[in-house]
Amino acid sequence: MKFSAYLRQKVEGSWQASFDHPFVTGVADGTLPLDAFQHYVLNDSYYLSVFAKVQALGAARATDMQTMSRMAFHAQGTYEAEMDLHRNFSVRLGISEEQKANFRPAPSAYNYANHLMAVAYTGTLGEIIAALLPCYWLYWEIGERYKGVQSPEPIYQDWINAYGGEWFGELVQEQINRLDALAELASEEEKRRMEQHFILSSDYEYSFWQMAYTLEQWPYAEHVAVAK
Ligand SMILES: Cc1ncc(CO)c(N)n1
Repeated sequence: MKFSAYLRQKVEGSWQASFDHPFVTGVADGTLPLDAFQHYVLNDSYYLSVFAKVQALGAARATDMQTMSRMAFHAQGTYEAEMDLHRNFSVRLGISEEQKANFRPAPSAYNYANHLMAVAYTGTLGEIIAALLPCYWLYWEIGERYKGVQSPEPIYQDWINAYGGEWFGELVQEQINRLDALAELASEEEKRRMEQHFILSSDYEYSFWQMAYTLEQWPYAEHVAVAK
C-alpha cells in the first residue's frame, strides 16, 4: 500500500467529521451564518500566509532544483490564487480595514499555523509535506464532494468552485506523489513522524471549522468586551 493510502485510512474518522461539520454542510446548503464565514476568512488569510511560508521553507529544504522550484511555485500559487480569493471575499463580506488591522488569529488558527511552522523548522522535507498535505487533500475532497452543488449564497459557491477546480486537483496529486516518493526513502522513524504530523494537521483542520462556526476567541479578549 502506498504511504499516502495508509495515511488516508488513518484519518478516515476526522475527515468524515469535517465533511459532516455544519460549517461545511452550511456552505453547501447556504445555512451557514455570514459572520461565521467572515471569521473563517479573516483567520484563513492569516493561516494561508503561514502556509505559503512553510511551502517556501519546504523549497529551501529540497535537495534538487526541480523540487525546490515546484515548492516555490506552490508558495506563489497560495499567494496568488488563495489570497486573491480572500481579498475578493473581504470586499464582498464588507470586512473593514479596521477589522483587519485589529485582527488577532483565534487560538485554533494560531495553533495550526504554529504546528506547521514547528515542522518546517525542525523536520525533513518529507515531514513538511506530510504536515501540509491534509490542507490540500481534505479541501480537494470537499471540492469533489460538492461538485455540481449550487449554494444559494454566491460567496459560498465561489469557495466551493475554488477547491473543485482542475488546477487544484493537479497540485494536490503532485504533493501526494511527492509524499509517496519521500516516504520510500524515509526511515521507519521518519515515517512515524510524518504520520504524526499528518494526523495532527487533520485534527487541526476539523478544529478550524469548529473555530469559525463558534466564532472562537481567546478566553480573555478585552478588545471584544470593549467593542460590545
Ligand atoms: C485551514 C485551511 N486548510 C486548507 C486550505 C486549503 O488550502 C485552506 N484554505 N485553509
